[in-house]
Amino acid sequence: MEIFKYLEKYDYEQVVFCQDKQSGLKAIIAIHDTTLGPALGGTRMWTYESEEAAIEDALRLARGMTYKNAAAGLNLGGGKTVIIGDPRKDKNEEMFRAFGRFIQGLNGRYITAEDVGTTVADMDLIHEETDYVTGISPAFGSSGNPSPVTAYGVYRGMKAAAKAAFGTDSLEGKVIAVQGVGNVAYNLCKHLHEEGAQLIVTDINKEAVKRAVEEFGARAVEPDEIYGVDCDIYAPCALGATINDDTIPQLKAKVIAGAANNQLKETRHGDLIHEMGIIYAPDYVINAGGVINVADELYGYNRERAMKKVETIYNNIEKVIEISKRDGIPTYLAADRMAEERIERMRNSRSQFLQNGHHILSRRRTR
Ligand SMILES: NC(=O)c1ccc[n+]([C@@H]2O[C@H](COP(=O)([O-])OP(=O)(O)OC[C@H]3O[C@@H](n4cnc5c(N)ncnc54)[C@H](O)[C@@H]3O)[C@@H](O)[C@H]2O)c1
Ligand SMILES: CC(C)C[C@H](N)C(=O)O
Repeated sequence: MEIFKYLEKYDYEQVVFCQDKQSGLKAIIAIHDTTLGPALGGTRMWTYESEEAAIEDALRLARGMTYKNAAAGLNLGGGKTVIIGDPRKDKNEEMFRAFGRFIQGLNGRYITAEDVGTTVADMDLIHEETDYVTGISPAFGSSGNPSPVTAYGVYRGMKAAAKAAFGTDSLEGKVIAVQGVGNVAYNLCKHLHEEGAQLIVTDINKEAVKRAVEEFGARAVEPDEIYGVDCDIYAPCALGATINDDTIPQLKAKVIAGAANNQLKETRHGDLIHEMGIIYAPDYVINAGGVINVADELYGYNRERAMKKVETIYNNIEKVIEISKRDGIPTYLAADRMAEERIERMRNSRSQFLQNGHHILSRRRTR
């Protein structure tokens, strides 16, 4: 991998490799863009096929956070961490504390939170070493696990997308295929079940499937069958890149709306589903509930204020679909433009020189 070529292509600011032999920590912190503010993005722990795959994931996810935070109207830039390892076997206290010290070393340029494979308990350990962590226990006056709030945002965004596709935002009687029933999707299924949707679910974790079948009367299918099932809405809620050359020809859904990050394998897949008339709710717009919620901690957490902001996801999805229709462009592109325009507006409005206490001029001696 030609790392600097990649960094230049999407204009990344910084990549930090963190290694701690004693605890086994191998982490990559990617900071994409801090124009809007410090980079906030979660920490993913996953067993990657190679170090290159881990770096690529960190970079793609960090860039996604820049767009997510910008589109959500947050004054935050984008970053993300991946820790290489199996979250079921390789975690230990020293690992997260060592990681916390690496974050502290960045002096606020990067703030972390949960992602796939990490929990509130892990964030609490990080918090032993640094303040630059969110999603810690409510006992600290914090917002706790972001997943239920992410799920609520996805539910609201899905309703907005359904309105554009079916003329009503009611999900009663709609058949919804949910891929992955982990932290976010379990809570999403709860909302959908309560509204009277019919659920088809899959997961590589059989226990997670069993819970959804028992609690929500969902029909279970094998992981590779989910794309082709007869349904109104496909909700990708596992890992990324599931909208690709193999899966698109199988899709019967009229709407794609789910929690997973980086759902499109390549942008051309966004063009393809647009041409097929599928309404795609861009991933980073619909799944911003969690980051909106944890970001509120930076002001002193207030759940009511956070949830009010999460409600804007419905309007943001409507806005993206409107721009897509008006300009005849795919929704992913409409969302990218919305996010990029905000970053550019802020970049321009902050272009004046502001001296800080450590500027070189402040060290000059006057005679
Ligand atoms: N947790 C949040 O608040 C949040 C916020 C925004 C985005 N996301 C994104 O949403 C997605 C889900 O996050 P989560 O926190 O629920 O993670 P999770 O690990 O709790 O759930 C993911 C589930 O997907 C399953 N899975 C993995 N590969 C699969 C496959 N090939 N087929 C079927 N199932 C598979 C896993 O077994 C797991 O149950 C991730 O892409 C994450 O980055 C999460
Ligand atoms: C900050 C976190 C809540 C990040 C979350 N995992 C996301 O992808 O948005």
